[in-house]
Amino acid sequence: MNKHATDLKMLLKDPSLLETRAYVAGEWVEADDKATFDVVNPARGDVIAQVTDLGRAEVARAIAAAAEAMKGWSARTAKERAQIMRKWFDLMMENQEDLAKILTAEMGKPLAEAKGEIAYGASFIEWFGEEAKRIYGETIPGHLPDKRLTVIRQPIGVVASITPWNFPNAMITRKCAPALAAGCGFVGRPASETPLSALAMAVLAERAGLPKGIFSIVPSGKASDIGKEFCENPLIRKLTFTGSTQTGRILLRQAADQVLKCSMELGGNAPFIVFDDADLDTAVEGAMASKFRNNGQTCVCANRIYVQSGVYDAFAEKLAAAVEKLKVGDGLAEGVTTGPLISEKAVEKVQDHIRDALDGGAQVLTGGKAMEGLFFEPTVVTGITQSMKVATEETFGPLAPLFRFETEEEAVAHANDTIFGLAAYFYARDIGRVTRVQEALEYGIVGVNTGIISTEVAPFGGVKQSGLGREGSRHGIEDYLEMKYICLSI
Ligand SMILES: NC(=O)C1=CN([C@@H]2O[C@H](COP(=O)(O)OP(=O)(O)OC[C@H]3O[C@@H](n4cnc5c(N)ncnc54)[C@H](OP(=O)(O)O)[C@@H]3O)[C@@H](O)[C@H]2O)C=CC1
Ligand SMILES: O=C(O)[C@H](O)CS(=O)(=O)O
Repeated sequence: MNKHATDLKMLLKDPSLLETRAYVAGEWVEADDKATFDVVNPARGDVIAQVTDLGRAEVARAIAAAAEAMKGWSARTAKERAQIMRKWFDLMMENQEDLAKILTAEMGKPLAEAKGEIAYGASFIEWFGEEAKRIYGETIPGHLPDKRLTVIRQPIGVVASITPWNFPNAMITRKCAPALAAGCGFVGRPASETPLSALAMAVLAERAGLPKGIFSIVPSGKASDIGKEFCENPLIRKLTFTGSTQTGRILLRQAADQVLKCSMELGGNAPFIVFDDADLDTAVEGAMASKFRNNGQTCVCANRIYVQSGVYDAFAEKLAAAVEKLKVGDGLAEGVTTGPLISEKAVEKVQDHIRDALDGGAQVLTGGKAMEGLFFEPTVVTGITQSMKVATEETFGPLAPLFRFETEEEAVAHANDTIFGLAAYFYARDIGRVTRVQEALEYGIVGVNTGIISTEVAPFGGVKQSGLGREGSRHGIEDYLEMKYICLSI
């Protein structure tokens, strides 16, 4: 592991993107009590920045400023909002390399993946800037001769956002872009592990011309305090959260007191099914993409890999060979495909799932061990059964557990046997089977013969306990609008 300190400013073309203060009401500020918290590079273990640690009072000021700024922002034409968002998109892409280095330094994903995330994150700003101009209303034939009925859609109000560490750029833009396009104010609280990407985004938002106060980033180590401020402050009209189902439940309970509108992008437990009529090389390619993207730390990663018995051995052998080509290391280094996990707790969870499987008679085909620091060998384990932890818990790490199955009905039943319902994948070529299975899977997203499904143009979200609502696509702006029915008597 590279023991050298991460001198991030030296790596950047524009060091001013490395901001450590909070962005509140259009100003760069410290905490009232000057508190800060450390941001650590998970690949090297060194502190790369000390970031402003806000409390509820400062966050309340950001919320009040957003409510005030909304008056002017929502009164602008959609085109004016779209032009500023387009400028912001352009700045994100012009600074893609620097933003990616900041992201890799605080989160660990390899630079190539970080660059991909910046482009993915920026695509939501581009997409919803365009959607701003398509917030249509409707007229309805009157129910009485003297009645003229219309429906208009208006910005819901100030939006509070809480996001996780695994996509420190895209999870914020997937929320702030539709909010700002709709004319809302936005106050974002990034994960304490990864605030720098959010602050760099705010530097560019200011340069793009977003009006003071409409967009604030409020880093804090006090997650539950800020969550309570968001749920209790009467100026907040919408809470949008991405993270674990466990935390989602806490926030939903807190939001109930004000009947606060919530959207929730929560945990997953994605099945990845390989039928005996699949193209095995394509299936292996899809499994690698779905399972090992972000070192297995995404909510849509394949968490359970079901392989029909006729192709089980051949698939297992091909997958292990592909896994052994992965290069584990510091994401800032050339050629690295797999970075560290985010924390010691994450390493322990992967170890626990492997240990539990081996205790139940499973076998390691490749990998299986923790490495130095937060690095872990990409792993394939065979002989997995539905009774093992990995069948019901999200691993959130580089473990590919292979389950054997005999029939289509058995595969679908096992795939659906979970409280989650975010993403599912399957590989088959028989058109009847493809049609039956894609309709039978109880998930918000289904990848058929592909392991990568994420794009700004399609609705992203889950069913069951994987969440509420959809992000991205033409649907993604609905959650940031209120519908008003007007009955005019003439
Ligand atoms: N559906 C989706 O699109 C996604 C789902 N996820 C899911 O999230 C999990 C991994 O992310 P992880 O960060 O561990 O999830 P957590 O739920 O622990 O954290 C997510 C965010 O919530 C904050 N938070 C934690 N507790 C509270 C609280 N009581 N009140 C307010 N905020 C709180 C965290 O702050 P802090 O960082 O300070 O702890 C972080 O910013 C996995 O289950 C994954 O499946 C992740 C990404 C996308
Ligand atoms: O945080 C996540 O896991 C993302 O939602 C996954 S994706 O949108 O990048 O696929």
